[in-house]
Amino acid sequence: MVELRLIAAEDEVEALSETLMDLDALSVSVEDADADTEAEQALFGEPDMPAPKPAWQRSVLKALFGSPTEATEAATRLLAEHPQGVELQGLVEVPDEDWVRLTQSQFAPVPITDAFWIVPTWHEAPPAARTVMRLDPGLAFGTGTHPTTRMCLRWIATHADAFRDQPVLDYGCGSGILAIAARQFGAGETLAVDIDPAAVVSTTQNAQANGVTVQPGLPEAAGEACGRYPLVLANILASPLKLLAPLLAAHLAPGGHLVLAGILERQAEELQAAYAQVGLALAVADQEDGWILMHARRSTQA
Ligand SMILES: C[S@@+](CC[C@H](N)C(=O)[O-])C[C@H]1O[C@@H](n2cnc3c(N)ncnc32)[C@H](O)[C@@H]1O
Repeated sequence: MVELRLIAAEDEVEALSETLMDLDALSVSVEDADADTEAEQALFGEPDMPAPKPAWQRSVLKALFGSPTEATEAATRLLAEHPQGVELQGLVEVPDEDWVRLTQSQFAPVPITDAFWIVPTWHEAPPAARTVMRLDPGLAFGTGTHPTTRMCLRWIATHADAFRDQPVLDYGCGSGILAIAARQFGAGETLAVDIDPAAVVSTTQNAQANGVTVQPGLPEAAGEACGRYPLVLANILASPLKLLAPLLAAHLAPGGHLVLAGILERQAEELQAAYAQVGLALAVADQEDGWILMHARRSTQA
């Protein structure tokens, strides 16, 4: 197979992707041409913020074709149809591989503690694993390979007394990995919400695959925030976590635990300032690879 690489301006990307698919590309992916440079841009959408842009200012389009002839023909026609805003970067040969095997080989069992492991379905669980979550990579974030997820899982596995038989809220559930772990470690009714409908589907499937019950839904499913949850987990990113401070704090039961991740070490103080305004004293509870886990406990008087 051959990959055709093009650089395109932001407003050309959608039309070019469609043309490439019309020209029999097997797949088209879009990446930031300025990734890992000063000009790198983040694209994400959050409530009360402008909608995310569909592409980067300078995007790299990578289109996969079955043969060099197909890729060359596609490049020629594409440049004829879109003479402006496109630059040909080149053709790259992609060696034939067993893609399923290659992808699977990148996901090995992940130890969270000595006894708690996240294990893809194509692997045997290690003998030391007493609690096993079966999880395969899918459309939603959360396979246990990211430090932010691992730190949350570690907190869950080592603080089961804080939430045993109690309701838990997983805000920004992705694959549902934290909600499923909370259930495996004894949580009561567990609600898992996400703004991404694909995450809701993924959480439903993953919970079923692990034989636990989780209530997945969009954030509205969490209803009015009325101090119901002894444990609220949110692994998102610093900016949305700051915006969500009043909401997450209001979901916490008196004496409840708030566990936040998706925060870089240098962002600790801004998070502390945002949560101090809603009466919570966040402290760093864990750290891994430049990421931190922050924890606060709501006063029992509230
Ligand atoms: C980093 S992933 C974490 C997934 C999983 N909880 C984990 O720990 O691996 C963050 C998730 O939060 C969701 N998200 C982002 N902003 C959100 C918001 N304002 N409300 C609810 N979910 C949000 C994203 O769609 C994404 O699935």
